[in-house]
Amino acid sequence: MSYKLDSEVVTMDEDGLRFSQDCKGQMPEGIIHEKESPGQASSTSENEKVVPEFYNKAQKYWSEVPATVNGMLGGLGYINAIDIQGSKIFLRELKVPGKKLALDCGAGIGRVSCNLLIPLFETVDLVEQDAAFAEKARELCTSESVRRNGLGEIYNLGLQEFSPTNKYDLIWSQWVLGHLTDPDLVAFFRRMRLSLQPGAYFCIKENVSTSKEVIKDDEDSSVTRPLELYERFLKEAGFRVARKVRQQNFPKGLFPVYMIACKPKP
Ligand SMILES: C[S@@+](CC[C@H](N)C(=O)[O-])C[C@H]1O[C@@H](n2cnc3c(N)ncnc32)[C@H](O)[C@@H]1O
Repeated sequence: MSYKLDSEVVTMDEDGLRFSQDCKGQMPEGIIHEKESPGQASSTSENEKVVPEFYNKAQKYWSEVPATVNGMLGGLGYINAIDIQGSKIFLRELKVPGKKLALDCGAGIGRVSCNLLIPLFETVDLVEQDAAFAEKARELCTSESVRRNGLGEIYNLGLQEFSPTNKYDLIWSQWVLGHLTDPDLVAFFRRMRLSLQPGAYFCIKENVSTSKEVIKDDEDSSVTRPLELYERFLKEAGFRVARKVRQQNFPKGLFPVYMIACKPKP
């Protein structure tokens, strides 16, 4: 997800080289409008087919991706340090009150847990739909280079099915929300709101589209939403946005990446 190019400004030539080009309007199949997002199809029977297919395709896509940092970052492993540094500064400025328990949503191989969350929280739980990634996360987050006993529970299931039993001091969700349908996303946000300790934050870090459109990617079965849509869904789920920062220093041509920290509305 991190590697995704903003197709409105950058595309690839046949040799896989990037070049700038405004190709807006040249990819009609790649752009879907909000009302056509999976999970919002007009009839129930249509929905019954479209929604499982959306999740199954993503599952298959990720099952073929290597369980490495490079795999998590679509071949742009070198942005790992810049990404983690940006998140560290964001959390530092947020001044999260509790330091006991955090949750990493769509954790992959635990890149964010190992590098960002375990150094800051006593215990970190993970949710990840791919069993091989979850196993790799267990291995990496308990390796010698990571603080002992920092890893808590690993939940091997999709966010659309996940209902936390713990209350968290921080919930972090990065480069995964494009894999949820709109209704599942709002329902997920609601469940996260109910799983926060008093004063705790729910943070998301996601690619956003530069147009007002939702951009569909059929290859990994995900969507890239505009920032405003994330904000609207967060509000709908009962959150208020406490802080919003754009990640700096990523390579040119990628979708903008935003970090948003929310608190339950009083
Ligand atoms: C781009 S990787 C990001 C991993 C991690 N958040 C990071 O930043 O390194 C996307 C991850 O989301 C997971 N994923 C995809 N759909 C999911 C879903 N419905 N629920 C939970 N995880 C999902 C994939 O298996 C993959 O591990």
